[in-house]
Amino acid sequence: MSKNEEQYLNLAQKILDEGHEKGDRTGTGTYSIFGTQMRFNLSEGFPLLTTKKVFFKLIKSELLWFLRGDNNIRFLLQHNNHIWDEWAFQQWVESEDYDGPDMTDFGLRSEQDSEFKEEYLKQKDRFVQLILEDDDFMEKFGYIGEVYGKLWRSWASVLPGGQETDQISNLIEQIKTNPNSRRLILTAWNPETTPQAPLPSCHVLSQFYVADGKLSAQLYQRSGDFFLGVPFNIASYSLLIHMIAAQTGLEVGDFVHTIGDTHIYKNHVDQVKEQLSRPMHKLPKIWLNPEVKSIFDYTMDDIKLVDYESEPAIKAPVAV
Ligand SMILES: Nc1nc(=O)c2c([nH]1)NC[C@@H]1CN(c3ccc(C(=O)N[C@@H](CCC(=O)O)C(=O)O)cc3)CN21
Ligand SMILES: O=c1ccn([C@H]2C[C@H](O)[C@@H](COP(=O)(O)O)O2)c(=O)[nH]1
Repeated sequence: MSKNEEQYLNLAQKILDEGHEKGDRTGTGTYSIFGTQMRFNLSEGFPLLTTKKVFFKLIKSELLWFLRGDNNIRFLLQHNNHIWDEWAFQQWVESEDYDGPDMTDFGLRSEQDSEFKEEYLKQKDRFVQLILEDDDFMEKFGYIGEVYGKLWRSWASVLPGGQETDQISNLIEQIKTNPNSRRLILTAWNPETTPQAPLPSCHVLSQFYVADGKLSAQLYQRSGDFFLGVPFNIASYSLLIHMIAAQTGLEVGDFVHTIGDTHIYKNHVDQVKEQLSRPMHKLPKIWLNPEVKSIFDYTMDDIKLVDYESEPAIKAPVAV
């Protein structure tokens, strides 16, 4: 039995039992509670859910993408990762360059109308091919704005003649030289630019902490899609802690996950109930190639999930 996963399942049950019925930007509708917290002890195992299969490859390529400072989806597509497609696609279909059938509200409409869904998938395939093969198109429509990667690695200066800030390099340097610091902060919210992104950052701020030779981190996530996004966010930050710990000679401590609007979309309720009825398995482990000498040099093959046993995947539509 895993205390780590139990916390996730208990919180899912609590949202179903006590959640406010709340409308949301996507028009889907949610059950939501505000201000939740889970704490994952990473020495107990790697907190990838086992009550449904979670595709670790997608988490790995997304984190490598953030660490590259990349905010263009081409890298994700090259790794067969489609979790950000909709938000880049939206910019194209709303632009003057788009010449296909009307795609207004494609997220909701493709759930309700199978004929439309077919057309939508055709346009999205066309979009993906253009991003992969056409450099000009990729430059115009592949970016998802001033979020995550861009802000982590190259925060633009507001000072005249100032330089960009690489928060990740600074963070690692501070953890090595000043581990007692209470200023080990990584932020992904620039109030000037982030609100204009197609999807403003959800994991907004994290703080790192070193004690007894162990590295912990706490994330503040402003908005959490409990069934689809949150399992990815838990695994992504836990992996980041493992990678930074490996680069700074520390063991792993806790991942503390604090979420503001913690919601289950109405069209995920059956899936959550199915998940809650399933047994848990033993948590997997993470292997990182010890030869890698910089956090920026990890490749997909340098990070491996070991002994992952899970129940089958559960499909659910993503709210756009
Ligand atoms: N509504 C919503 N929820 C999110 O979790 C979310 C967004 N939007 N927008 C941006 C990113 C993208 N993220 C996503 C998007 C989709 C999946 C998803 O559909 N996961 C499936 C597997 C998908 C696949 O195999 O391609 C899953 O079963 O986990 C997960 C995270 C997290 N974020
Ligand atoms: O890493 C992520 C990114 C996004 N989400 C979810 C949370 C919400 O359901 C949507 C974002 O919609 P907003 O209206 O901007 O809050 O995406 C997530 O859980 N994790």
